[in-house]
Amino acid sequence: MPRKLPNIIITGTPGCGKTSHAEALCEQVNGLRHINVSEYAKTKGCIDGYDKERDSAIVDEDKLLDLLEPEAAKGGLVIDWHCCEVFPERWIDLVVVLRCNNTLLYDRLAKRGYKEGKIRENIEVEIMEVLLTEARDNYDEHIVIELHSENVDSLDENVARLAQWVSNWVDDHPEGVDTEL
Ligand SMILES: Nc1ncnc2c1ncn2[C@@H]1O[C@H](COP(=O)(O)OP(=O)(O)OP(=O)(O)O)[C@@H](O)[C@H]1O
Repeated sequence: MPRKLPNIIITGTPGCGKTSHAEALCEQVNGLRHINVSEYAKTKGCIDGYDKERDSAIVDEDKLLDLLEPEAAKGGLVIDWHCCEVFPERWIDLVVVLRCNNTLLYDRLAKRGYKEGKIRENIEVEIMEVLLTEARDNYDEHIVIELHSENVDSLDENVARLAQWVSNWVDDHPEGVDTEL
């Protein structure tokens, strides 16, 4: 069955606003489903250990992809994760890379109680544009967009823009898209 809604990845350094954007977008557009991959992996038993150095859970990516495959085939996924390269290109219609300036990002991560080392590591990831490079290296450049997420106005503008993009995608694909192709 072709999917009648696009699949979107929202990626970016932790704290950039992926979950805030994904939740708001799914509220605005009927049929979109938010997959917060960190939480999904925990509830579906896809955790394969703990990385002490990074202070984060290790996700069993093969198991995660097996579980997500039928969901991706239905379409309408908004995949929220700080990593995008694992998702097959044929599943994905748009990759949104959220960006945030370092001072704001520092404050957001500090507010969460992250340790200084983990904050610094994430700020470096943002400065080095690691997630943007990962997205551009793994997906067609035409489907990768960079959006700034620094205040509530930019969040609202981004979500309105993404909702419009979904509406255009639906108009442009009246027969849907087959995920197998
Ligand atoms: N555009 C924005 N304007 C104001 N506050 C924002 C914006 N984006 C994110 N925030 C705030 O920053 C914090 C982190 O946001 P959020 O949880 O959405 O980020 P995330 O990228 O999903 O993080 P993680 O990868 O760790 O899950 C939250 O307190 C959120 O309210």
